Amino acid sequence: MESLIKVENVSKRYGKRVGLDDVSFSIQPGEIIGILGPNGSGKTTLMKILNTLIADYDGKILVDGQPLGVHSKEVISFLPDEPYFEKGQRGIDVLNMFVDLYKDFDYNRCIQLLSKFDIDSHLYFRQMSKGMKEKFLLSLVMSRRAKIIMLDEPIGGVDPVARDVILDTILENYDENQTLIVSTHLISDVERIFNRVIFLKEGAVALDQEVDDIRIHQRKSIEEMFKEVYGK
Ligand SMILES: Nc1ncnc2c1ncn2[C@@H]1O[C@H](COP(=O)(O)OP(=O)(O)OP(=O)(O)O)[C@@H](O)[C@H]1O
Repeated sequence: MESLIKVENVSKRYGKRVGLDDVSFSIQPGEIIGILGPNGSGKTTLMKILNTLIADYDGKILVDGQPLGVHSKEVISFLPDEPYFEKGQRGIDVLNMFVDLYKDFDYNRCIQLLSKFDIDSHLYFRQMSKGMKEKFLLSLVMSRRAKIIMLDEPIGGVDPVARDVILDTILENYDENQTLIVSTHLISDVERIFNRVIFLKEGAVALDQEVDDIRIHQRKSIEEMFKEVYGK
């Protein structure tokens, strides 16, 4: 089967600092993948490159058989690390933008998610807390029926109870024909959701393994594996 995402020998430097170091992997349709690693390991750099927010990198990337560009933006619904809202905008303004921009946007699903998170889309972003803004944007991103859903730290800014609600919402609202890629450093909260994990360490792939393989054959939890790889 042709890979949905193919990343080949991708490196990115920020001056002397290493963002990514010769990263290669392929993702097949329908996988649920965790991109895991501690702060500064390269998760956001990878997500930004895949979503054309960083253009100067080395290596080759194909998404759905095509180089990054108009098509990859069409097939990837992306939740960035930090919401990009203007304080003077209301939720409903951005919701309407999504309706106009994305043919695959499911308005009814979005309204349901906002109501589940108890978010009033008529509020201005300056009236929303960080967690509310994250939930608002997550509702928009999860409402696109895109081939690929890519979430950069979706639970980073919310309290532990809200984390579980968000993870359940992600799992309940992704379609089986979608591919889900989630980056996080909060391993213990997310380990139940993935089929496969890719660990990044100092910008390089330190482990790329099926979760069943880790659990059944190596008899370890992802958290134990994480501690082993990162020596924590
Ligand atoms: N704009 C930048 N300028 C210089 N260095 C950067 C820049 N962005 C990232 N880096 C460096 O690249 C490396 C990877 O950072 P990145 O943000 O991709 O990590 P991360 O795994 O997403 O971290 P976190 O979990 O803290 O979000 C770090 O060493 C970081 O200091």
